[in-house]
Amino acid sequence: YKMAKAEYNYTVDSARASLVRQEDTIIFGLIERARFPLNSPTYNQSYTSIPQFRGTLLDFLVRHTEAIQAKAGRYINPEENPFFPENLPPSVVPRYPFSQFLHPAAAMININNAIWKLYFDELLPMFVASGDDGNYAQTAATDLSLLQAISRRIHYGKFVGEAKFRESPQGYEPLIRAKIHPNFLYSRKLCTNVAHATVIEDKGALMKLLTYESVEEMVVKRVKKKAMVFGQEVSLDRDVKGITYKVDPSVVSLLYQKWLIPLTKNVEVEYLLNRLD
Ligand SMILES: C=C(O[C@@H]1C=C(C(=O)O)C=C[C@H]1O)C(=O)O
Repeated sequence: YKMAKAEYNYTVDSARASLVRQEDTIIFGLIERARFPLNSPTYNQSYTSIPQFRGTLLDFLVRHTEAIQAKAGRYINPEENPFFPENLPPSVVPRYPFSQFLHPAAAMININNAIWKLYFDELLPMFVASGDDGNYAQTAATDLSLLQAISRRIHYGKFVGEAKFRESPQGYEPLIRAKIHPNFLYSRKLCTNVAHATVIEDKGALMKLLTYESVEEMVVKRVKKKAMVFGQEVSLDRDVKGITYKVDPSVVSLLYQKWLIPLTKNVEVEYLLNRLD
């Protein structure tokens, strides 16, 4: 059967609305992972001795899950980026014609290696308790869905970058051109004058142009509030003694401020630098 061509186009507003909705997924993902303690055997290769597999239990679960999800068509959607793109099987389902909103160079941008490392080195220790309760498979499953939610959010920077470019090409084009053409950069580098300084500043200028500090402040405040609302104990009793949250709301805002927002912006810059190729 024939599928209609998807005409959906993103705007800065619609992209922002999606990021707001994705906050819910990320915060519930944090709450779900925080149900379990660290459960370090999940990440320790010497714990598993799976026949014909080298790696941790988490690696095992992620590689096999991504393979089955790839077959089911998950990565046809340009909003999705696999953690292990090498050797993924092709989709076996009809190809939905997602709108070709992004520049083709977008497909080359996948920073999941960095996100993976960040998750284990920085993020997990911020919001899980130490300890071991044996639920390694469940732990790995919650890690994967949280990692996917975080990855989708950060790579959404491609859509935000494209929407911003389309709303103001005359603002972005000169900054992109200044940076991406090595010859141009090289010839400017030979001059020790103000023009040189301008070129060096161009990645910064691009970053500046796409940054909206007031929006970032709202994001950071809102995720803290959502963590309070989503993570509170709901009781039918009148007086609940002492409010405890399932995941620390200030950790959620810190996580956004320190990692998710900066990485989203890096993806925006990276995408825009390739936008005119
Ligand atoms: C995503 C955007 O770009 C930047 C990144 C933001 C974020 O990651 O939440 C928020 C504002 C901008 O500084 C946006 O403008 O909405």
